[in-house]
Amino acid sequence: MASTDDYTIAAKEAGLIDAPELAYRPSVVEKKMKLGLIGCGGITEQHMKGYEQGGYEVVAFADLKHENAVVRRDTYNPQGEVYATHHELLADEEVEIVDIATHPAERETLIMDAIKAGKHVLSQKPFVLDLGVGEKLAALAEEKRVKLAVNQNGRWAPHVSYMRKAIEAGLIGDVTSISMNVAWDHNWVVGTAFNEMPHLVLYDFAIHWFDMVNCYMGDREAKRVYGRVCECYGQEAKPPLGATAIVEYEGAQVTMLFDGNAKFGARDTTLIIGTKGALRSEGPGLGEQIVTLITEDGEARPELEGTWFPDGFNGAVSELMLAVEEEREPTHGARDNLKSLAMAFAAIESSEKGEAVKVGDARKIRPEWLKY
Ligand SMILES: NC(=O)C1=CN([C@@H]2O[C@H](COP(=O)(O)OP(=O)(O)OC[C@H]3O[C@@H](n4cnc5c(N)ncnc54)[C@H](OP(=O)(O)O)[C@@H]3O)[C@@H](O)[C@H]2O)C=CC1
Ligand SMILES: O=C1CO[C@H](CO)[C@@H](O)[C@@H]1O
Repeated sequence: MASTDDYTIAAKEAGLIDAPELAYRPSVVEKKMKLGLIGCGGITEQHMKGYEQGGYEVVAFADLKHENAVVRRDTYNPQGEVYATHHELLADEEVEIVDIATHPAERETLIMDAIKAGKHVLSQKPFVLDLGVGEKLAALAEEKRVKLAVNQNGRWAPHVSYMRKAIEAGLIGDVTSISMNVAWDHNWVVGTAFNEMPHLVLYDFAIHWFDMVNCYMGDREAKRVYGRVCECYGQEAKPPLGATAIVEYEGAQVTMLFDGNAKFGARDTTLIIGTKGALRSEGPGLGEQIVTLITEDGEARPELEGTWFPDGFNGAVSELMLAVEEEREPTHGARDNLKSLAMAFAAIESSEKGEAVKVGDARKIRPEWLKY
C-alpha cells in the first residue's frame, strides 16, 4: 500500500557492486592490413594516433593539399609514399584498406573508385549526402566483395562501448528510454569549413549521437523524429549551435539536446533506462566519462581505460580488419550506418518543416542545408 512518503518519488538505495567485465576495448587484430589515407586534413592526426595504438601501418598518403600528405607521412611513416592523386594511391598494390577522410561531398567518387580498385574502405562520417547514394555504394561493395565501413569512432569511445556491450549482454533488458544532453563549446568552428554548414550540429556533429542510439537500440527501428534548431544568444559561429531531437520507437522514447554554445558548465550525459536496469554516463566532455550500471543487484562503476580520441579510431579500423578476416559484415558497415543517417536526415527535415518526419522519408540533404 502506498504511503505519503511515495510522494517524494525517492530513488531506491543501491549498494556498490563489482562491475561486470565486458570487452569494450578496441579489438586486437593479429592479421594487420596495410592502409592508404586519402584526405590528410585536421582530423587525420587522430586517425594516425589510433593506428599507431593498434600497430597498423599507413603506407600511402594523398591530399589535394600536397603538404598535408607530406606532414602525415613524415610524422608517422617516413618510408610511406605520397601520391599526387587518389588514382595513383589506389593503384598501389600494397594498400589493402583505404581510409577516406575528406568532407562528404567529395567522398562519393572517392569511395566508388576505391571499391572499383578492389580496396576495402573506411569512410569518414557523415557517410553520404543522400541515402540512395549510400545504398548504391553498399551494393557496389557487395558486388565487388569488399567491405565498406563508416568511421563512427564514437562507438569505441570507452563509455559508449561499455554501455553498448552491457546492452548487448542483456544486462538492462529492453531499452525503454534514452536521454542525451550535450553541452560544449562549438564556437571553435569559426574560420573553418564547418562554419559554412547551416545544419552543422544535426548533420555533422549529432550524427555521432544518432549512431550511438542506433547501436543501443539494436535491431529496433526508429519510427519518427522531431527536430529543432536554435540560434543561441551570444554564439559566434554562423550555424545555429542549439539543436533538439526526439526519436520515437515502439515501446521506447529518445531525447537529445545539444547546446554547442556552452561557454560554461560543459557537460555530456546519457541516461539509458531498460526493463531490468539502467546505464548512466556523465562527465565534462567526451573524453572524461564515468559510467554507472544500475540493476537490482546494485550499482557498478567500471574503471574504464582509454579515451574516445584516439581509441575510437583504433576501434573503427580494427573492427573493419576483423570483418575482412572473418568474412562478415563490419558492425559499422554502410547499411547499418544508413539507419543512423536516416534519423539525422529526418531531424533536419523536421526542423525545417516544424513537424515530425517519418524515418526514411527524408532521403537527402538539400544543398542549401549543407552550405550557406
Ligand atoms: N570524430 C570524428 O570522426 C571526426 C570526423 N570528422 C569528419 O572528417 C571529415 C574531414 O574533416 P577535416 O579533417 O576537419 O577536414 P579538412 O578540411 O581539414 O581535411 C580534408 C582534406 O581532404 C582534402 N581533399 C579534398 N578532396 C580530396 C581529394 N579528391 N583527394 C585527396 N584529398 C582531398 C582537402 O583538400 P582541400 O582543402 O584542398 O579541398 C583537405 O586537405 C569531415 O567529414 C568531418 O565531419 C572531423 C572531425 C572529427
Ligand atoms: O567530433 C567532431 C568534432 O566537431 C567536428 C565539427 O563539427 C565534427 O566533424 C566531429 O565529428
